[in-house]
Amino acid sequence: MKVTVAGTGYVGLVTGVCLAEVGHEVICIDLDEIKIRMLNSGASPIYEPGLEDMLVKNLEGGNLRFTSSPKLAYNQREVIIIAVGTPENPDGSANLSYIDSVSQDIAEHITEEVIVTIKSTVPVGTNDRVKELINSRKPPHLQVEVVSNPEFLREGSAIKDTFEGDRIVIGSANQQAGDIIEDLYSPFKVPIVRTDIRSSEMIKYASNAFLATKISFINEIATICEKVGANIEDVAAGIGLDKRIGNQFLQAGIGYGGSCFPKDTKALVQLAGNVKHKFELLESVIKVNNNQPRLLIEKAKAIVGELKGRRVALLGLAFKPNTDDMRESASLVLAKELIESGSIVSVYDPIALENARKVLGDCVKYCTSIDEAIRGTEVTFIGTEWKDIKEYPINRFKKLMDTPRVFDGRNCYSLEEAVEHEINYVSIGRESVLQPIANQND
Ligand SMILES: NC(=O)C1=CN([C@@H]2O[C@H](COP(=O)(O)OP(=O)(O)OC[C@H]3O[C@@H](n4cnc5c(N)ncnc54)[C@H](O)[C@@H]3O)[C@@H](O)[C@H]2O)C=CC1
Ligand SMILES: O=C(O)[C@H]1O[C@H](OP(=O)(O)OP(=O)(O)OC[C@H]2O[C@@H](n3ccc(=O)[nH]c3=O)[C@H](O)[C@@H]2O)[C@H](O)[C@@H](O)[C@@H]1O
Repeated sequence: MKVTVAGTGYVGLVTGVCLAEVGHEVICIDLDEIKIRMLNSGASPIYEPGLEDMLVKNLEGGNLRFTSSPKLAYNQREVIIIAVGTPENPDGSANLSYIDSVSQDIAEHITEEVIVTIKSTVPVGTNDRVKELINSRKPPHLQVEVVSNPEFLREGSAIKDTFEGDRIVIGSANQQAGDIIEDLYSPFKVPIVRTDIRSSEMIKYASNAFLATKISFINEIATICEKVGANIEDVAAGIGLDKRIGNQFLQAGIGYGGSCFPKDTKALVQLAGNVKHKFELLESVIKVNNNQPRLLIEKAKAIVGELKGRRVALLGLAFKPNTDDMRESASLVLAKELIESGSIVSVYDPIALENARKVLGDCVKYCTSIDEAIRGTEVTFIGTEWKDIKEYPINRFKKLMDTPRVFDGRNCYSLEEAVEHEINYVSIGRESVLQPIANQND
């Protein structure tokens, strides 16, 4: 099929490349010309395992093109997929200005009957609004159908999620338009859920809100575990074996971040508010999450005292492993709190240092190894459970830090290891290992 994908962020780029991979003729459009130049040269602007190889292969194969010209992108297309951003407004609602402007571009430049499908996460009612907007501006003789098709991929495993996802949701008012979108995805061999447009839009928000709820729930249980002497890892494993609960998204830590959970939970609270429903459960989920990184800092202060003037290392900055995305990262909250408290902060991340620099500027020292980050420090915080951080030999904290005190926001080590290697180790939802530690300078 002749497909155009509008927006080359995570979702647009991965979708475009994967559709090209299965044989569709894909054009991706973005207004950002620097991104387009980069993509046309075969370089991916985002870090996503496996993406760049597939991008180069399909560019060379000729079924994938990138452009910043709406005239070229929307000419003679069968399907146009909207994947532009829907960031947060100051009041928490979804900002639909990119959706509106891309809809206008589409209406002004289409030359054929076309199906427009919205993959961006949008509040219920947006697909209907986009249809009206396009209809009011398109050439009158062309028929345009709008189909809702939310995206469920995760950063870091986006390609696998696209080819082997749990479901593809298609919400349509017109059966035939929905069938065409079903055909588009048929090479992916992923179960298809067909529904109406508004239910489809709601499935996306409800999915993210439920996953966020699971995380805040387990984080609350973790806090209670610490107080009653239980171990969250065992508790999560024990409850996760119940198939009705499931074992995923029960990893306690300093909370969820990223470009979607924080904004989508707030947008759903707003959406509920618009129909006069106070979504108290989700409001609490957000509140618990906002507090989660601060709880770790408080634990550190209770043990170490004030952090002002202390040499502190922070390991892991991305909002989760396998991405360089720093958007709403819980680690960033830790970094900012540490800077504000007057600590001398050195940071390490295997991939996200460049992005971190844009946010943290000159306020911290950027280190290219864990050794460099922790050497001579008095406190180490762990913010992201990167593989190299989890596999870092625990004995090196004792060897390289002035005082080996580790506050682990992602439970990277076992308590037994911490005891054996004589470090002070405080994690989430588990007993603190506080043993006498000698200052290495003594
Ligand atoms: N990032 C993720 O992992 C996921 C994101 N989503 C949703 O997908 C949507 C897109 O998210 P991201 O890919 O992260 O977005 P992003 O914000 O990283 O990228 C959006 C891109 O759209 C471009 N753009 C804006 N207006 C345009 C226009 N008129 N024509 C062409 N391009 C235009 C921007 O220049 C930008 O490159 C959002 O609604 C998000 O909530 C859904 C599932 C996963
Ligand atoms: O709408 C979106 O953008 C996407 O949001 C999430 O994907 P993503 O943000 O890439 O990352 P996740 O793997 O879901 O992790 C989100 C955050 O939750 C945290 N998390 C996750 C799982 C867990 O058990 N505990 C936990 O704290 C992670 O550290 C991370 O900060 C969803 O998982 C995707 O299905 C969805 O498409």
